[in-house]
Amino acid sequence: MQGENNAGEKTPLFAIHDASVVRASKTILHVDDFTLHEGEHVALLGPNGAGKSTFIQLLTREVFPLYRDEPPVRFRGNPRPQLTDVRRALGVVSSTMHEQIRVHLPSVDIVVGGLFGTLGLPKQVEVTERDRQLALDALDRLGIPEVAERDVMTLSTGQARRVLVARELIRDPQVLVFDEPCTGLDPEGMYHVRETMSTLAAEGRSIILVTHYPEDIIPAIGRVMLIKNAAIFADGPKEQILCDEVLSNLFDVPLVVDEHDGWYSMRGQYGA
Ligand SMILES: Nc1ncnc2c1ncn2[C@@H]1O[C@H](COP(=O)(O)OP(=O)(O)OP(=O)(O)O)[C@@H](O)[C@H]1O
Repeated sequence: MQGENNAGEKTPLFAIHDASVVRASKTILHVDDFTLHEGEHVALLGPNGAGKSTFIQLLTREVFPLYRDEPPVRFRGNPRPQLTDVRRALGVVSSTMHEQIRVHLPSVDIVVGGLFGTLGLPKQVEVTERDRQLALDALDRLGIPEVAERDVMTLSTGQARRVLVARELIRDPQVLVFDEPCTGLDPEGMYHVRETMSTLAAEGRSIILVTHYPEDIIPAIGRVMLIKNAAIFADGPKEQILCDEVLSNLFDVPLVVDEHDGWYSMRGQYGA
């Protein structure tokens, strides 16, 4: 059967084995083993500079590991996948992307741009009524149909970030990568971005979340991977990982973790 190996096991979405990324003669990330299955969710947590973005770029094939005879990163079992196949399966939303929007365009046009990999409408491409309808549907699903005709530069940060999620959704990717999606958002913006992640997870898409804060880890995400000093520090069920001792060791300061209805929060333990 397609998607299974001879032992009947499902082929993972991503499999990494013995991958090292080196920059300026320094290993900035080493991954012994990592597997993510179709539809599985994972949150990546770790201090600044630990290697989280590098890890994501290994998946998106924006950075490459040191050469090995056996390629260290496999996508759906393929050691040498076409970049277009990887990009088609993945949607990426980051907090920095929104800073790149410098055009006065209706939000719906920004979303249509997702079909062509551009931040606005590409020149020399005719946008069909179907493209436009796909964009309107995506905005509708994210609960912001009213912003379709509004200049994207006039939206709040939270609305603009959801427009960028819609821009990814228009291609119907099976995997959504959220790289620090709530950075710079007020509580309303955070609420909607976290709700959006929950909606997409419920649709059966894989969510890969990079964050500094357990508050971003929606209940649907059951697995947490910690990255510290360019390596995987811990990887497992969130109930085991999101606790005082493990996160205090991760960030090297005393921290207290609380849980309520599947949502986690973290604060410093002062005077300890
Ligand atoms: N081109 C490069 N040359 C040298 N060092 C680099 C290069 N790119 C990244 N690094 C270093 O690699 C390390 C990992 O960077 P990365 O962006 O993956 O960390 P991060 O965990 O995402 O950090 P943050 O939480 O601050 O976003 C950092 O120390 C960074 O300075």
